[in-house]
Amino acid sequence: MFSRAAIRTLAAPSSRLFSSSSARQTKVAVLGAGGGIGQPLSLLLKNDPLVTSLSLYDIRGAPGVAADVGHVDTGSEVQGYTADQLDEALEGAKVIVIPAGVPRKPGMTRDDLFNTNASIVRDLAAAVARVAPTACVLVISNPVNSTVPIVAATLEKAGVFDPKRVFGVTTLDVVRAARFLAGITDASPADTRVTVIGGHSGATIVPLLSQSSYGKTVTGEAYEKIVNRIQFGGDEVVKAKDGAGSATLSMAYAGAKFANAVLRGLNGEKGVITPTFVKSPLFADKGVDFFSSNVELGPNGVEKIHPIGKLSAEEEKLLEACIPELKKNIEKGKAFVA
Ligand SMILES: NC(=O)C1=CN([C@@H]2O[C@H](COP(=O)(O)OP(=O)(O)OC[C@H]3O[C@@H](n4cnc5c(N)ncnc54)[C@H](O)[C@@H]3O)[C@@H](O)[C@H]2O)C=CC1
Ligand SMILES: O=C([O-])CC(=O)C(=O)O
Repeated sequence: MFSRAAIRTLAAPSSRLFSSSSARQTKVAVLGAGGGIGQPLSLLLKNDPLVTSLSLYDIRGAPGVAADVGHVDTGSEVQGYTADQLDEALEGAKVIVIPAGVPRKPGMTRDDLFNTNASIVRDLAAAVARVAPTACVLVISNPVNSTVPIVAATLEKAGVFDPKRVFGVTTLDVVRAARFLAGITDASPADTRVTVIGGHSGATIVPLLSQSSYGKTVTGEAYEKIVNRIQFGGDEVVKAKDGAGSATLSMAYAGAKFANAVLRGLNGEKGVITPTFVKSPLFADKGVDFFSSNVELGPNGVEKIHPIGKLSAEEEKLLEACIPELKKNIEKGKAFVA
């Protein structure tokens, strides 16, 4: 009675959801889909027109999340997978987002999560190497400064590491910086975008406020305060949640935003540029071979790593403090796999 196209239109009234780029077969897998980040992230990805198929995996709860999210009237298909179905979940995935692992409690650093999360991420990466070796891997699990080198080293060990396709998701730092700067300048967050470089924990987070027209107007005590807030925004949420975990909703938003940027790049869109933590030559001479900076995304993942540009004297100091800590975190990750 109805053509397939007509039924799809009835099911999802917004024509934007069926733009030509959404016709590309893009399967996205979420590993850790049952968690605090995984659930809202899956919902947001269900709303992304560039996702045609959503594969939700967790050691517990993913089929329930999939059944729930799967009723949302957008075009993508959703499938949930149980603990013993990791390979099926990864089959054919072009983008794999990993929020699997434990979150912080008050008093903990991200590095305190290493002992639990390192092996979770390593084992998931080994499965990626086996089943979806050419997928883009987006690592959310903390400590990102170490889990990204763990994923890279695991893929390398399996002979399938492509530095263009492994990303640490540092988007939440960028989202926070824009929001906090908007808060103190009365500008719209759309106008207060700040490039954040380095890594994703405390002193390794280096916001380049001097490169933003609003950011460079912030000086003195207000500058010290906003830098501290961007570097320790995660602690603010951990403290407020009082033992119930860390940022989940803002992280899901940031994760979906970054996944969309990767998908737009894969689809051939030009000029998709955002900070992300990748294998990088920028500070390799200082023993830091993973670094977050503005990266142009393209059909193969990382298209171009942009230089960090001109820094203020304060930012030079922040970078100086970042490098040795980041080096330690990266080496810890590599040593775990070696
Ligand atoms: N990159 C970033 O900016 C941010 C990173 N995070 C990190 O994200 C991670 C997840 O945080 P939440 O979702 O709040 O934690 P959560 O505990 O609510 O969820 C984690 C999920 O991972 C699952 N899981 C554990 N082992 C697994 C495995 N081997 N395979 C598949 N799934 C597995 C758990 O069953 C659980 O559903 C934490 O490490 C947290 O520190 C959190 C916020 C921001
Ligand atoms: O603070 C945490 O543990 C979670 C996180 O990475 C963030 O919110 O930036």
